[in-house]
Amino acid sequence: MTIAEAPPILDFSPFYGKDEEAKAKLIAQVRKCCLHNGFFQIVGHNVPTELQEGVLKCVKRFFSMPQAEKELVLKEKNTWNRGYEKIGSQILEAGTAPDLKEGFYIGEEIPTDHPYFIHKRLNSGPNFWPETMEDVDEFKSTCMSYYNAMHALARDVLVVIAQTLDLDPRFFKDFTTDAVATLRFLHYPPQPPDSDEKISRGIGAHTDFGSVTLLMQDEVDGLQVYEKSTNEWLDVVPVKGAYVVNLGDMFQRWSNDLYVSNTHRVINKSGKERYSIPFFYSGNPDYKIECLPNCRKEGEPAKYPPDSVEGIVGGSYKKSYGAAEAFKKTTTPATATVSSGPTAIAV
Ligand SMILES: O=C(O)CCC(=O)C(=O)O
Ligand SMILES: [Fe+2]
Repeated sequence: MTIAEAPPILDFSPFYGKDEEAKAKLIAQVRKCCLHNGFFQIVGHNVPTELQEGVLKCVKRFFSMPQAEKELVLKEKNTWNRGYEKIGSQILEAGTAPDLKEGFYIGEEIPTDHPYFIHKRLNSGPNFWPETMEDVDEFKSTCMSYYNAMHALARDVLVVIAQTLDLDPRFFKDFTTDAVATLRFLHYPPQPPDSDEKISRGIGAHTDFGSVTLLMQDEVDGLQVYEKSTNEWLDVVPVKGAYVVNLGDMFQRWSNDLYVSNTHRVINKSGKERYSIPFFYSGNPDYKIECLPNCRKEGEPAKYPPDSVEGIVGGSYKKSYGAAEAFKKTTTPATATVSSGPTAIAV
């Protein structure tokens, strides 16, 4: 019988050290998680605590701005996934009420004369900064330092993941060069105590689109991972300073479904405000995703045709927008859960 366990908390520090036995143990632990549900937490990474605390302050400062000021940088005003998303803008789980969360999206600072912007490449353009905020320059620089630290951590995590598949530690180097990624600030107000448990969600059940997601939670719980062997929702207990790591749909496809992109959701029943900061790592938009080595048994075919990161992640966005359009046209919600990335279904 399978015993359902919440994602384990792994010590990542051997990655930075010389103890080969400890490294091998970390790689084995990560492989086990990737095969099971693609979720684990890491401590012992090298993101400075001051930077984590600094960015959490930025998150709280942003969301405490007057609503009208937040709406000056509304995400609907651009097509490259930057800016503010109002409460109730998404429905990620069909049949539930609009998600009880507001968001703020940040990406690489790509000027309007950059070829990526001109050619409308995946999520590429300038950030939408809340210019009316006090000390906005400090806000921008903390956000971007944190964004860059997340890129570095994603590269380190991928070095470990490469080794879980017996690949060269540098296997993902081209994939991580000039990679596109999105940092999302999230605020979940407490759910009203009388809200209907069946339909009220902070974020409805979904999977992420990209390769890996690195999530920092504050101390308020609410994130849950679905355990299919027991049909249960397992709590991902907040651990101060830790990152929740999970694989996205593109990684599952890349591994021929050997590794898992798992369904998760947030319900904030804590009675407190909840803040979290996911970082969605897509990768180099031109990189070709084709079945990774060591993911298939002899003679087993590749399940998916090769496609670029941009084709796969961009395609997921398009599909979710299509679903949002369909939802708007119907009064009877469908029953399937959908897959989400940073933008998912904008209703
Ligand atoms: O806020 C969280 O803990 C999870 C957020 C999440 O799953 C997402 O943004 O895709
Ligand atoms: Fe997610």
